[in-house]
Amino acid sequence: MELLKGVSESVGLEPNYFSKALDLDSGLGRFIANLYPPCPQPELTMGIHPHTDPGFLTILIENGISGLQFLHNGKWWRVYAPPNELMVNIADQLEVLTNGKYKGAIHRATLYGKAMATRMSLAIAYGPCPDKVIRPASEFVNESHPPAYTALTYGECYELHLANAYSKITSLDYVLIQN
Ligand SMILES: O=C(O)CCC(=O)C(=O)O
Ligand SMILES: [Fe+2]
Repeated sequence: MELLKGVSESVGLEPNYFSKALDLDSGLGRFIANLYPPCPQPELTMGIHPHTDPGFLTILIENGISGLQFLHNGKWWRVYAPPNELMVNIADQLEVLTNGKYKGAIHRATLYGKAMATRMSLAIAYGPCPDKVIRPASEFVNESHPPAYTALTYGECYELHLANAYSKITSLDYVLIQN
């Protein structure tokens, strides 16, 4: 995947580093369709609660009605994507593999974009094979950066994500090592 080559290079690694580390030849992509029906009081409604995505990258497109927000420095920032543009989110397994150098983006979907309009978004969550054990890669671990996450299979991480969909922001809360 070309995007992932750029991510590898951005941290000084060879372009295919992440594809190899994640065994992407047997990777799993999940397709997610979100439908947010018209709502008379959008300011009182949450489309999707705050969360991070499972996988390593998510690619998202919406139907021209905004609603996506990202948490940055304690504030929610609204995303205005031009029509037909793809948005790319960093997701959990890239955070674990880079030992926290890249952070899974905390985001939520609101219905503020346009009152009484139907919002739709389509996402593909790219992840490794469910059996693949993901742990901080040795390139990101040293004395001053000990492993910050325990090893889990991607399947286990995905189950945690689903099981805690409405109570925890991120399934990484379970694998984060409190140093
Ligand atoms: O609808 C959106 O903009 C966000 C959807 C989302 O975060 C997800 O499907 O994981
Ligand atoms: Fe998401």
